[in-house]
Amino acid sequence: KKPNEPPMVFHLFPLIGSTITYGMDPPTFFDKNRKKYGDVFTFILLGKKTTVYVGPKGNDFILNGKIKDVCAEEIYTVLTTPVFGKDVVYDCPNSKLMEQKKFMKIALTTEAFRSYVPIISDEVTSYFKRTPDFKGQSGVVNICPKMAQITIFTASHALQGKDIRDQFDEKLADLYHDLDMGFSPINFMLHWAPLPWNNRRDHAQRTVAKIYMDTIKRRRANPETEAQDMMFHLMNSSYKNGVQVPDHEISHMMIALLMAGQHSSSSTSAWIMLRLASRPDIMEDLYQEQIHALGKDLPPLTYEDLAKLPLNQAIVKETLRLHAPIHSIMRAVKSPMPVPGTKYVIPTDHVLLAAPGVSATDSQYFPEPDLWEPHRWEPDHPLTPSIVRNPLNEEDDEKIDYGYGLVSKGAGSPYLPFGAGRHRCIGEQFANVQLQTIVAEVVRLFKFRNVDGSDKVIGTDYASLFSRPLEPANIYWERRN
Ligand code: HEM
Ligand SMILES: N#Cc1ccc(COc2ccc(/C=C/c3ccc(C(F)(F)[C@](O)(Cn4cnnn4)c4ccc(F)cc4F)nc3)cc2)cc1
Repeated sequence: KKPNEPPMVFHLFPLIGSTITYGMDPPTFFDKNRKKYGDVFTFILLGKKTTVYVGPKGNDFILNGKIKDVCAEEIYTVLTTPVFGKDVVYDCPNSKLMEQKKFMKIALTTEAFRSYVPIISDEVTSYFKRTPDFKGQSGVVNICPKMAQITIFTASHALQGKDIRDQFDEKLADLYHDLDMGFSPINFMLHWAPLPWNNRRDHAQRTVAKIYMDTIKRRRANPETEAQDMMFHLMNSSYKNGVQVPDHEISHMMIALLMAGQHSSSSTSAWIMLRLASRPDIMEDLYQEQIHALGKDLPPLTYEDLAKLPLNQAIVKETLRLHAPIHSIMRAVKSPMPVPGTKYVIPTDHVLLAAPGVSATDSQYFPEPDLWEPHRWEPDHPLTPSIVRNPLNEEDDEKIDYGYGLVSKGAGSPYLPFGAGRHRCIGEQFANVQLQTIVAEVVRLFKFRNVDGSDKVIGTDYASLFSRPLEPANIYWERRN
């Protein structure tokens, strides 16, 4: 250990280090060690020295790190490239990823969202009509698989187009499942291993990529049938050097977007339903909010309606504050990094780990942080002191353009579920349209409560790549007449 390295978390075994204690429950691991060592400390994750830097300063240090100092693709590519396919996202220079994010954003416009809301509404209402688990007046259901189904149908139809969505009813669903099996943190270590699930992943990747390639060829053959969806925009994009985006890169970006959208939204929507079941009063407030804002005959939802439903919007915000799907953001250190205000210099054999969820559950920024209280986002609510308001409204803080439009640096913000800086999420607006529409439709159809009538919520499963509810997570539903 060099003299100015951060303190090392005590561990017995060199390779395993603190992997298990961290991997089982990252938030507890972060809080315990923050109390003992402060905001900057190092632990051993699968043999790698991993330096955690929590709090708004840590979020800024890592997420706004300079490209000469920090590298995302070095860490993520082993996990994502076998699933997405070559030459996209983390299997190319960062400058190319920035251009790919610009192309992806072109399809995520307000006009596109206007067309997505009725698509998502129809997918939700028809799903609840046809699924056997919601027959009759009331019942008990394990909500997670239901939300995974709803999100794959809504995300594939809106983001990928009707021709892709309709293939999800049979073969694509199983292929997607095999792809998904490759998307697990064990593959940070064993991505190369010829394990059965890695072979199925590789077969699924080739098969799904071919389905997209065939769709691209078919659309190129008869252009008039084109929707203005993601695939259309990627087919009409060219890199700065004049090269048109090759078909295999289009199909690999489509897989990447499908995986991103699916995992984040299915986890978040499952948490939303579980939290609503723990607070039937909030579900009633949401119903009343729609009546007052849209009229008691509740006309079909439009994109503009979503902005008239602040509590509906706050449901997503508050759920992401407590249940961010990505609990650990990682970067390789490429040149020694002095930590401002300390004597620490992070060496190049370390990996940096940002955990924005730590400041989002810090009572210094959010009083009663573990309470799921969507009303806290209303102005002048007792639980939201003034200091939190300022760093939270992103209009104020500094913005910077990495090649795919202005993004907030988020420096100093205690709430960053979509990250910040160069690698910031481009799916935030789509995710909000998708999740807010799903919530607004569910509120019209059902009333939820916990099976035991309590306000408790189930624990978190951190073993997969995206934190999600432990299963089975049953809730009691009844039809709202
Ligand atoms: C609730 C939903 C979502 C959450 C919480 C979320 C969260 C995040 C976070 C934390 C990052 C930064 C990762 C890093 O810095 O290493 C990120 C990046 C990204 N997300 Fe999302 N995301 C969500 C939905 C989506 C959707 C729907 C899409 C696509 C339509 C998407 C596409 C991306 C892309 C392309 C990146 C950029 C990765 C990079 O530049 O390295 N995300 N997201
Ligand atoms: N033993 C053991 C043991 C050891 C450790 C652990 C737990 O350790 C860890 C450590 C780190 C992580 C990181 C999560 C992580 C990072 C990147 C990505 C991603 F790249 F994939 C994504 O950002 C995803 N994304 C973005 N927006 N929506 N989705 C993305 C980007 C662009 C794109 F186009 C498509 C994408 F989908 N996904 C997830 C998770 C768990 C458990 C057990």
